[in-house]
Amino acid sequence: MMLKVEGLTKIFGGLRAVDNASLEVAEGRIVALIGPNGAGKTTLFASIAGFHPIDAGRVTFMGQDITGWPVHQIARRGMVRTFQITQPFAKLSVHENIAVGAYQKYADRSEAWEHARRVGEQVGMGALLEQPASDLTVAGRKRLELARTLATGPKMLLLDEVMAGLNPSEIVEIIAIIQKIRASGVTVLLIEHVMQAVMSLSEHIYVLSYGKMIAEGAPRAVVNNPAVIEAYLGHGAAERIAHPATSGAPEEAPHA
Ligand SMILES: Nc1ncnc2c1ncn2[C@@H]1O[C@H](COP(=O)(O)OP(=O)(O)OP(=O)(O)O)[C@@H](O)[C@H]1O
Repeated sequence: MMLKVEGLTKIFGGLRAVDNASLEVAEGRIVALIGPNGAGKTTLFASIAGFHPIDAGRVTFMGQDITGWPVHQIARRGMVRTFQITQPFAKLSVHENIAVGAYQKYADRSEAWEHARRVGEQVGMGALLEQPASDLTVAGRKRLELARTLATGPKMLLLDEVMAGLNPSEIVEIIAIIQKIRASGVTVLLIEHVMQAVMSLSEHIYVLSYGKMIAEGAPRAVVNNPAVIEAYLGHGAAERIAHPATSGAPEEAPHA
């Protein structure tokens, strides 16, 4: 297993944001982590990547126990995460922003610069390299965040909602980019609300709800799992969907 998370618990004050959650990601896979808003997905990512001290559990990455390691050491070992809210260096160009990531991999400046250019092209930003990051659209910023992390030369990427705020054609493009990244040998764990992307990209899905892992499996099995439907739509939803006529569900939603 490339990544193994066992019984991870993260408590904020009295809130068990992640509660005894476990997951595994095999090398070369694209695995998705889904769940309703506030389920604890980002907290789990941050905990895996060393951004929070955790309250219980163990994280093993490429055979090594990395629990409690600081962020930079985990990144150097090859696992990096993206952030939902991206904050590029606005005055720097796209190329310079990507190079910030590349300097972590290459000590030599010109090698880092060249690597940053290649990564920019890999994420479809070849024509935007000289632009200041402040000029980018939401989609451009998402790509830049992806490029910045990719430039560190990771073996595993944790992608946190890289499709949020994108239009349908931008989503199709970024799906293709993520597939190319995987084909280049990078293992991917992604948090995503865009189900079209989850279904077309991932081979395995984990579902988090109120901090607990409530389901896992192949995409189609997971989205048809009654526990998952209830987590998203509320208690009794699976029954209402399966038997709309007999379970007392209104034929039509009342008009507001
Ligand atoms: N630094 C923090 N301090 C206190 N509580 C936090 C902190 N970060 C997250 N939480 C709480 O932990 C819970 C899980 O939040 P988290 O952001 O991990 O959920 P999520 O599944 O990523 O949600 P979304 O899909 O909306 O991004 C929420 O109740 C949130 O308010």
